[in-house]
Amino acid sequence: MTAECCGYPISIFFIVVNEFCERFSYYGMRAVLVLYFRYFLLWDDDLATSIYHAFVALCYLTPILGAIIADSWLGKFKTIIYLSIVYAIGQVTMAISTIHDITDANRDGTPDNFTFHIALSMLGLILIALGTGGIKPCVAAFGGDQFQEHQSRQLNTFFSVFYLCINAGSLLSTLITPVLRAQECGIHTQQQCYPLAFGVPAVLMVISLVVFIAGSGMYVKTDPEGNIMWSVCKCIGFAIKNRFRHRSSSYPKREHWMDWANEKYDKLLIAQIKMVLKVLFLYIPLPMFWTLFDQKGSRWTLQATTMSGDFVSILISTVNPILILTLVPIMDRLIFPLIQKCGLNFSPLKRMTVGMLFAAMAFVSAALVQIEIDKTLPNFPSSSESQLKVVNTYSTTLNVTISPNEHLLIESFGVQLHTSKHTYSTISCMFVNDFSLIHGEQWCEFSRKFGFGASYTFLIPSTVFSDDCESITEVEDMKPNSVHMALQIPQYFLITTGEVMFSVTGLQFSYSQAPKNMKSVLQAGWLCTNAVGNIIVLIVAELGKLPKQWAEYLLFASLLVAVSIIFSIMAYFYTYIDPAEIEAQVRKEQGLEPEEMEKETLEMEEKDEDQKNEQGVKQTKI
Ligand SMILES: C[C@H](N)C(=O)N[C@@H](CC(=O)O)C(=O)O
Repeated sequence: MTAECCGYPISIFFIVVNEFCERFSYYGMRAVLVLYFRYFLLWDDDLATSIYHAFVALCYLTPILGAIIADSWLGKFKTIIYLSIVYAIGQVTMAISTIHDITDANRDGTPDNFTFHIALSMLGLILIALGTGGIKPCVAAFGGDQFQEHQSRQLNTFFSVFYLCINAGSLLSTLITPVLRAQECGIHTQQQCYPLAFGVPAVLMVISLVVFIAGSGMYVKTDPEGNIMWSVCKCIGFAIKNRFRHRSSSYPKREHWMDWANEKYDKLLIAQIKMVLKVLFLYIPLPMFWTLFDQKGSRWTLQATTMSGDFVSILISTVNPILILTLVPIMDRLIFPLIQKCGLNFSPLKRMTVGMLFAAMAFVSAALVQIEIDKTLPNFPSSSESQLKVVNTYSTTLNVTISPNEHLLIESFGVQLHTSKHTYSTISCMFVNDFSLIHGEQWCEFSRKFGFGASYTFLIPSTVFSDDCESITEVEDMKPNSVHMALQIPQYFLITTGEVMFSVTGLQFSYSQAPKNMKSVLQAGWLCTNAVGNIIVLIVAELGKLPKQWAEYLLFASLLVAVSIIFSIMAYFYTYIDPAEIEAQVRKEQGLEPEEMEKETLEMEEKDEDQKNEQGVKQTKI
């Protein structure tokens, strides 16, 4: 009997706090990762973005490893502890790799040995991916294990609270770590404080581990049931082989292709595999949702850089977790019960389909915003065009004639310039409010706000410093960004509503439809859909793009609509199951008590081993 509070097992308190700290650690580190690549390791935008997405994809692939270790070998509890240690070591390694003083022998503020920092940070990231991904399917499933059969309502609430903790951790860390990075620190020279920005997530990971261990006396710990993954693979392999052996039409068909394993494998195992395969099949279209969802961090962020609104940018990076924190309770307490009251069956798979449609609408909204932005952007020459800028320093208007076959974008400034012996220089700067031109004792000062995204040319006559500053002509080559970032809020709202419907439900669905001994495996399968989604983003980013960004957004939206239609058809044919009930039924059919069942499985395994040994002996004899 587990200790309870308000109908909930007390042990889940440690699990949700652990999740909060772990997600703080993960998202905090992620919030400054691209900046570290870009401004510390001095990688270009493309390399920084690719390594970032590759890292995220790895974080969602390693859950398979964690699930195998947990379900077949160590059990969830030990797997979480061991992999959290790996994770914490990774975070510490990452934080150390950002200390520029380690290799800054000449004390100029930049590291002298980039190879050292790159190698150390890559090692850190691999350990983090192994840790975060490895524990991910185990923590949610371990939380679920704490509930008993009569607590199914509380179990659903647990998954929502779990998701809230994820987002509270993500929100706080996304706000805090960039601020920590902006501090200055260092031994020899003061630089942006990456060690602090990565160090705090490392500390949070250690706290997460300590909290988890603190609850160890209260957890329900289910033992791993032998090498389940290996048994599953062998059973599937046997079914395929046996089916192939009996492919002739003279053999009667079986209800399910897995039934071809009946000759050798236990009925219960076959029934469990059927349940898992049914769900995994349903997962096939799901990566498309994540393909759109994960572009929040790349394409949408880039879209924001072409928009105006200084402080909104901070809000935009946190809008997703803020909306999650508000939408999850609203959906759980208001919308879903209301729909139920109206007599509508809003089943989990229907919710997920609607979630996908919301994500598609978010991309339509992004496309509309992009069209607005494009109207304000200057015309750049395409690969088949050239751009000619004519600065007319003559006092009267000049006519320019172009051969009609040539595609030239013409910009001319009717300005006067006294000398032709001038030097051009381009300066790109952020937050320019004051700008002075100084020559000896004389200077001309321009004190005003220059808009983001704008480009200006200052035409300076040779007489300016002996004459007056008025004769300097300012030309605005490119207008400042004028479409406000607040226009992105609808797309964030839509995608987050989609996330609540899709992701929170998917998490619950994966847990509820999995047999007891394969819960982590199915959680890992669920997380894998995210990894594949990220890989698709990587491929799409690497392969050519459509000439217009808005068209790309619409393409993604249409693809997701198509995928959601396919998913809804698949979902229509899916029958929800209670794995425990099916298992009990199979046991009953076999006339076995649970203990006997286990004994039989063991005997089966032993027989298998004996057969193998016998074959080995035969082969040696031959
Ligand atoms: C911060 C995101 N809104 C979020 O909730 N993410 C979840 C789901 C996921 O991306 O895997 C998480 O970090 O577990």
